[in-house]
Amino acid sequence: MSARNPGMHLDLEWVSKVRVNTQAVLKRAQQIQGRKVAKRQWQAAWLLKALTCIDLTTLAGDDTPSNVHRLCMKATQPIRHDLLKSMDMHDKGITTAAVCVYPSRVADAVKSLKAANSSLPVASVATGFPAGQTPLKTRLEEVRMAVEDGAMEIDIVINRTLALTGQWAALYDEIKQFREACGEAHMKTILAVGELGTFTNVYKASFVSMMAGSEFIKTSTGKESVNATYPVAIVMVRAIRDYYLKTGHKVGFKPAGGIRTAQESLVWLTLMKEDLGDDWLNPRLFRLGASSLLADIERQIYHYVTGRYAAYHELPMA
Ligand SMILES: O=C[C@H](O)COP(=O)(O)O
Repeated sequence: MSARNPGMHLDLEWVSKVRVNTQAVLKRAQQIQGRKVAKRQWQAAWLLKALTCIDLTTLAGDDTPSNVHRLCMKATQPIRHDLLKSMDMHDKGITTAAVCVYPSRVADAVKSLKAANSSLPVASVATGFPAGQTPLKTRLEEVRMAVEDGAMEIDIVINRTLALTGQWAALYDEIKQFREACGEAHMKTILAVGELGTFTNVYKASFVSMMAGSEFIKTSTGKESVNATYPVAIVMVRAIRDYYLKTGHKVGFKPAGGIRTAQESLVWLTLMKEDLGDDWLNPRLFRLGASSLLADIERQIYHYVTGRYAAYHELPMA
C-alpha cells in the first residue's frame, strides 16, 4: 500500500467552491471507453497487471469458512501454473492484491492465508456495510473488531445521509474516527456513488474523505443499483489529483461493483495511466474490487497462451 495519507484540516471553503463541468466529464468518459487498448502482444502483460490490482472479493450472506478458504487459495495462485510458465511468469510471485470479506469472515481468511504461508493482506468491509445505517458506536466497534481479527485493510462506507444533507463537517468527523479506529490498518473509503445524486456531491465526498485521512477512495459497495461508472470515476480521479496538488499526498483509487470483464479492467488501467500517471498503475495506489473479474482475465490469458478458449472445467474457481 501507498505511504499513509495523514489527512488535513477540513477546508470547508474549498468544499463549498466545488463545481463540476458535467459535459466535460461525460466527454472524457466517452473518450476513455473508445480508447484502443494495448496491442495484442502487450495485452497479456496488462491483464497480469490488472490481476495484481484485484481485491478478490466475496461479500455474500452464505459465505462460509470453506468458500473463503477457496477464495484465499485462488488469490495466492490466481492463474494456472502451466499458463504462467508459458509466459515465463511462473516465478514472479503473481497474486491478487488482497482478499476482501465481511468482518465475520476475517479470521477465516487470515487463518487460510497463514496456513498457505501467504502474506497477502485481508481487507474487511466495515461500518455497517453496505448501507452504513447503524449507530456510530457500532460502526466504530466493527472496525476495531475486524482489525483485532487481523484485517490489514478496512473498507469503510460513508454515511450517505450526511453527504446528501450537506453535513460535510460531520462526515469528516466520522471518517476521522474510523481512521483512528483502523490503527495501523489502511483505510479505503467507499462513497457509494450510485446514491450520492450529483457529480458535485461525488467530488465533495471524495475530497472530504481524503482530508479525513483515507488511503483510498472507492466507488461502490457493489450492492447499489449503480456502481462503478466511468463518468463518476473521472470526477473521483480529478479529486485525487487536486488533493495531490494541494497536499503532496497520493491517495489510491478503487473502482468496485459490476466489473466483470478483462476488457473493462484494461479501460480502468488506461484511465489511471492517462489521468493520474504511471505511479497509480500498481496495487499501492490502484485496486479493482471484484468478485468475478478474475475468471474472465484467466480465460483471456488461457486464450493468449493456447489460442483457444477454455471450457469451464479447465480453469479452477475464480
Ligand atoms: O468491493 C467489491 C464489490 O463488492 C464487488 O462487487 P462485484 O461482486 O459486483 O464484483
